[in-house]
Amino acid sequence: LIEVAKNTELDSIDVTEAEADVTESEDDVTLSQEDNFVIFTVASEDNDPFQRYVRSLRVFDMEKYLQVLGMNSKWLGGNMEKVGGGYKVNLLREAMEPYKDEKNTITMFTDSYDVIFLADKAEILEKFKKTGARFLISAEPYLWPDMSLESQYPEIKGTKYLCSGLMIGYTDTFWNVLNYKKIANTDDDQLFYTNAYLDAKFREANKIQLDGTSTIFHNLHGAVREIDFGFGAHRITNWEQATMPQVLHGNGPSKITLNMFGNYYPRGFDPTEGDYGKCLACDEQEGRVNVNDTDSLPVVLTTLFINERTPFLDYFINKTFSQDYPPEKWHVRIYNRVWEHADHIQELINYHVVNNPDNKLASVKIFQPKDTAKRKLMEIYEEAMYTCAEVDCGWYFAMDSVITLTDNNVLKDLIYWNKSVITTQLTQPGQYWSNFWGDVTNDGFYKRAPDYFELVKRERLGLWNVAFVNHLVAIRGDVIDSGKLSYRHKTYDDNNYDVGFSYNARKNNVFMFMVNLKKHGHLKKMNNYTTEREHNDLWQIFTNPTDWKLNYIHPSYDIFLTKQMVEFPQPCPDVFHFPLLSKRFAWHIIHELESMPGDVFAESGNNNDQRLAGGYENVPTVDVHFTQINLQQEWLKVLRDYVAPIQRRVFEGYSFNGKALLSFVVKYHENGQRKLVPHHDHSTFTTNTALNRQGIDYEDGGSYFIRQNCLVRDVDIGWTLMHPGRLTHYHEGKEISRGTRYILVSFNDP
Ligand SMILES: O=C(O)CCC(=O)C(=O)O
Ligand SMILES: [Fe+2]
Repeated sequence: LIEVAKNTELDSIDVTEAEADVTESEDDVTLSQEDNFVIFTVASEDNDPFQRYVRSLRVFDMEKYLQVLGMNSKWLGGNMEKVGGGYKVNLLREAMEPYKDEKNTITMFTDSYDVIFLADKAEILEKFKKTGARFLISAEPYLWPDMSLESQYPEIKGTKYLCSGLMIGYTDTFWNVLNYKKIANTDDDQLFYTNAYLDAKFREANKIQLDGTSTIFHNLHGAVREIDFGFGAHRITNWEQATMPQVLHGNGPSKITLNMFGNYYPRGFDPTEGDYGKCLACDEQEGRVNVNDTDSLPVVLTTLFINERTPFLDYFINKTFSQDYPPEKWHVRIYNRVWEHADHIQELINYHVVNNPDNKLASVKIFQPKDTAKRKLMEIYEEAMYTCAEVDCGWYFAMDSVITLTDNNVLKDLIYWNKSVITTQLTQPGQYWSNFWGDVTNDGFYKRAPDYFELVKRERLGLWNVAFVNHLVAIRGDVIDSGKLSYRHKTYDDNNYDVGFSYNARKNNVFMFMVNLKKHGHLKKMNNYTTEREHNDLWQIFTNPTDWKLNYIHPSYDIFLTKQMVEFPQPCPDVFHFPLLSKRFAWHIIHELESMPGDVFAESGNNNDQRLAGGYENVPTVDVHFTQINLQQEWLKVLRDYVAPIQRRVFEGYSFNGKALLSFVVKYHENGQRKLVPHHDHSTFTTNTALNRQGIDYEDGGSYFIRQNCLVRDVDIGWTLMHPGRLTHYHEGKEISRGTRYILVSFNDP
């Protein structure tokens, strides 16, 4: 399809011709509308694909012509994956009996679950009349079910084998065809119509034709290549035949392709409008949930799964609890399978729930590794999903710890669409790895859909029927109750519980949607995450830079950098002041160092320092160097990514080379080192970040710049002083009178 779409030459020629046809038909609209029109379909169940079919008729104001046969009754047509379907013929004959003599009535028959309409009555009837046939059946490139009939098929223009999913005819002729022979419910309907068609006398007498050129009908199985999105012409085009089919059938294994086309047509998505296309289907109000009416909001169950070691786990859990949803209608379950995370998770739950006097959640339960570690994932996911029924939930949300949500309206935003299964697009930042697949291979694994890149890069924003979803899956309670969904599957191993889930959904006609209108978050990289340290996330800046920034860069940093400030704050001449690191960073780095075995600060503070290349420190502080805890490379990245841009703003014309040999955390303590004598730093410029609070954690202290006769204290946590190091800013660390003062100092460009 991609290749086809790129071939603009072919495209434009065919589209124009086909368009010309369409325009022509408009003259005859009145004539066509005089005809009576009936559309029959057979559907035993009102499900997602059936609703799509009906919607496609509604778009063209044709729902009024529809008669549904066999709804809510037992399917008697045998197994449709083999031969069968005679039941459809018999139902149709019964339903048509009252019309059988109506020469002016045109009757169409289509399958429903795998069919969409692409044009209106006037166009369909016009095209039909032009064929000269009294009965027209769709064509496909595969011969089925009786291969021995091969030689009897007449040669026609285009595709030559018969497909019984789509047909149209004058009612009296249609009636003749239905009575060609008797057919048992479990006989094959396609063979029935084939026999009628191959009977040359019967065929000619009744003017039966096959629609080999997709004048009206197009069957996708084995005939996807010649179909083009037709975006310029706003209609799917068969570029090989220069036609614009009006009814599209995703027969056999082409259902996923039909789902994809169904995202665009009819009136689904127009990629030619605006920068991100226009989601026309998104504007439809019918069936949506009013999520602004708090009283009518459904009960939800959100289940968090921690299946593997997870960076930024607390962000994941905190962000879940900060979702905007009435707590009385909200149940939470947590399934943790990772021993190393057990205590941490319990602490977080204590904070949000157990020890939280304001907690009003309907219920919260945690399952820790002692209960979960040995269980199969598919069983855990299955149990969690069916808990929805136990708590009478209207919506269920399965959320894996690999996700980072940056928005608090995820629950309501997804419920709003009222789909059976839906997710919001989550992608690894800067990658094409995401939580949905547009297509799958025959065995259910990833296959790139023709529009996958456009969706994953968020170049098309809308609502998408996709072949696979995972990591954040929202499911409507009644769909769970229907028993059509399951994580259990014989073919896939336990790690592929999600592949099994999507397989079952597809097989049972449950549509899975991905919406990417709004960015709710992203996916983390989980590989190689270790848990040997106290705050392992500090080391994640290379693997998960987006999460590192969310957690550890000061929330005002971006605003501060982008703000068109005439002058940067300067508490002292050429000492600049800006927010760099978050409170969380400050707390984590202090706690990391203080919880290391022994006293890491104790080894420092004298002139002879084995940690330095020269072994000698001019003005020694009681400190820990980042090289000692293997954080040096990570810190250099902070300097490059976050400090350098500020430096370029304040010291114009000089560009920091990203080098720093000494970056360290200083600890002043009332019973230890209380101050630092006047000195110059071994740097071109120095950054000095406050890690705790003057006046609360310690008294007095501060940085004093001697030539400028200027003292800076009371620097907020994470805020940073940036000053020239080795020439103009002779300075000292003022004595503290109480408590402990921590600062993070970096000698940049030594
Ligand atoms: O205590 C202060 O703020 C100054 C620290 C300092 O100058 C240094 O560590 O080199
Ligand atoms: Fe200094």
